[in-house]
Amino acid sequence: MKYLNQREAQNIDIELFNEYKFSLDQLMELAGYSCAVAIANAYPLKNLSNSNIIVCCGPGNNGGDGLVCARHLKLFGYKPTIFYPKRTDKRIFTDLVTQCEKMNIPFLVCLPNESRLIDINYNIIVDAIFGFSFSGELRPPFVNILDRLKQATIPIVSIDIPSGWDIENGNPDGLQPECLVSLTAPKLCAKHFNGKYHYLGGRFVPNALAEKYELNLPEYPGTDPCVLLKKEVTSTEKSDWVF
Ligand SMILES: NC(=O)C1=CN([C@@H]2O[C@H](COP(=O)(O)OP(=O)(O)OC[C@H]3O[C@@H](n4cnc5c(N)ncnc54)[C@H](O)[C@@H]3O)[C@@H](O)[C@H]2O)[C@H](O)CC1
Ligand SMILES: [K+]
Repeated sequence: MKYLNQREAQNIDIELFNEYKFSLDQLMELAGYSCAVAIANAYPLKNLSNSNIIVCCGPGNNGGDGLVCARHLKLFGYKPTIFYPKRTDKRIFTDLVTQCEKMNIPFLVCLPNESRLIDINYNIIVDAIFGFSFSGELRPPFVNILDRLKQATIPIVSIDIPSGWDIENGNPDGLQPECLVSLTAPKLCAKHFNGKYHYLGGRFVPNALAEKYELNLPEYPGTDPCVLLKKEVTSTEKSDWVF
């Protein structure tokens, strides 16, 4: 499977819109839905003592994926809460916010000011802050936000890119998600991902485009919108193995 550099990820995105005539809300819906399915797969409701999930959304399309993901998590029976500090007036995004509000998904005005409170109130963090267009030094208010998420101890699920990571080189001092859901194809930074679960979602790439970029995508099982690329085997699971 190919790991994309930043330019390839952006070019594929542009080609999906300009040549293949997909609309942003179509792809965002499929991307966010696949993330919700991956989360439900890695963290089944039955295994959680409470299903409160904080979904942190950034200013771009990665944040839009987060809004869609929150809506589907709610439909799956989880209790998402959204933190969306830097919003845009673009219609797609204001509509996504309205959909979530009308589904009684609460929006936080600010993130709990201590990471301990995030740990107490939620079971999972969804990181939908930055995706493949992140670059340069982290700017406020996200410096503090990412710091607080980094200090929390509950599992983080990152959508497409662990926020704050260089798309190609990662960031050893940044967030260390337990689960990564790559979209379309993994980016180069995913080679530095050390968490438990790595999924591929965003099952919308036409064959011709996959061939042009030599993506060598894995087979998705049946009709699933995501595929598990890696699951860390725990020592207890290993001790169950029969040789
Ligand atoms: N083809 C696909 O796979 C699709 C993927 N989708 C998702 O879209 C994101 C990429 O979205 P984009 O809007 O291009 O960018 P981001 O969300 O990564 O962020 C842009 C946003 O962030 C600000 N920013 C950039 N760098 C910094 C910084 N150093 N400090 C602070 N702020 C920064 C920038 O100004 C913008 O406001 C992709 O990863 C997928 O998740 C689509 O949903 C569907 C198609
Ligand atoms: K992210």
